[in-house]
Amino acid sequence: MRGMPRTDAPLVVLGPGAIGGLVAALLERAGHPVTVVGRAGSVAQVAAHGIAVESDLVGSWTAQPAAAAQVPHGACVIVAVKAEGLEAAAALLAAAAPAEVLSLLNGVEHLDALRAALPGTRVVAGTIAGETLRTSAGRDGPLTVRHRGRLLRVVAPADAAGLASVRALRDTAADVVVDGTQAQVLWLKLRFLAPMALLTSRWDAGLGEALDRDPAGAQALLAEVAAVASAEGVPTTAQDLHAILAGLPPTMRSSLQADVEAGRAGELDAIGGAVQRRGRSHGVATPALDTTIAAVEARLR
Ligand SMILES: NC(=O)C1=CN([C@@H]2O[C@H](COP(=O)(O)OP(=O)(O)OC[C@H]3O[C@@H](n4cnc5c(N)ncnc54)[C@H](OP(=O)(O)O)[C@@H]3O)[C@@H](O)[C@H]2O)C=CC1
Ligand SMILES: CC(C)(CO)C(=O)C(=O)O
Repeated sequence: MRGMPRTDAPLVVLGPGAIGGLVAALLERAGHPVTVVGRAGSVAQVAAHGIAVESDLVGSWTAQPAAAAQVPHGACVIVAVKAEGLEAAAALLAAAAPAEVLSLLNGVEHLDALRAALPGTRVVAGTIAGETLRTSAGRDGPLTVRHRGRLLRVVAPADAAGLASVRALRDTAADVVVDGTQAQVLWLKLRFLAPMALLTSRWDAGLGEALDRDPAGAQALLAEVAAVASAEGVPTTAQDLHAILAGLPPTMRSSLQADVEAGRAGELDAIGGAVQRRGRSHGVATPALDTTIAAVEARLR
C-alpha cells in the first residue's frame, strides 16, 4: 500500500551522480539489490560499465547495480539529484507512486517541493556528509565516484528509523545516525554546510584557507547563519559553527565550489538563498550572507 513500504519493494537511487553513485554502490556492496534511475547518459553508462568507487574510507570497487530511466512502481526511493534536477525527479516520482522517499539533498526547501509533488507518500529528508565528486571523464567506462577523507555520515530523523531505505543504509559502511526531528536533521547540516560551501566557493580555496581569507567577514557570516538556525529551532552560536568547521579537514572542498569553478551556480540558491529567505521570514538581518552570495555570483559573471 502507498506510504506503507513493503520489505520486497525495489530499492532505488534517483540521480546517480557523486552522492547517488556512492550510495548505490554502498548499498549493492552491503547486499541490497538496488536500481539507479537517472537521465539517459548516466543510465546507459551504469548499465554498460557499472559504478567505480574510490574511497579513502571504504576502498575501491566497481558495483553493477541495475539502471533504469523510470522509477519502478511502489519503490523505496533515495533521491540524490541536485536542486536543479528536483522538478524532473519529482515528476518521475509522481508517476511511480513510491512507497517511501528519502531525500539526501543539501538545503531545506526540497522537502516541501517533494511533499507537494507526492501527496499521500511518506517523504523524509535525511542528510549525507562526505566529500564526493563524480570524476568520470566520458561515458566509455564506469561512472566513477571519488570519496575523499574519512567522513561519511547519513543522518535521518528519529521517526524515519523504519524506512526501508534507512534500514538498508544501516547495513552499509556509512555511519548512519537516526535521531532528532525533521527540522533538526536539516538544520544541523545546513548550519555548517552553508558557510562551508559559500566560503570555499567565494575564495576558491579549501575550508581552512577560506576561513582565513577574511576572518571578520567569516565570523559575521557564522553569526548570521547561527541566528537563522536558532530561529529554525536548532540553537546555535557562531562559536558552535566555528568549532564544527575547525573539526573538518582544512583541505575539504564543497560540491557548490566544484560547480562554481565550472561556471555553474549549482545550489547557490538552494543553500545560500534558502538561508537568506528563512532569515527574512524570522526578521534576522543577513548582510554578511548577502555579501558572500554576491561575491560568489560575481565569480560566475
Ligand atoms: N558531492 C558531495 O560531496 C555532497 C553532495 N551533497 C548533496 O547531494 C546532492 C547531490 O549532489 P551531487 O551528487 O554532488 O551532484 P551530482 O551533480 O554529482 O549528481 C546529480 C545527479 O542528479 C541528476 N540530475 C540532475 N538534473 C537532473 C534532471 N533534470 N533529471 C534527472 N536527474 C538529474 C544528475 O544526472 P546526470 O547523471 O544525467 O548528470 C546526477 O545523476 C546535492 O543536493 C548536494 O548538495 C551532500 C553531501 C555531499
Ligand atoms: C561539505 C560537504 C562535502 C559535506 O558533506 C557537502 O555536503 C557538500 O560539499 O555539498
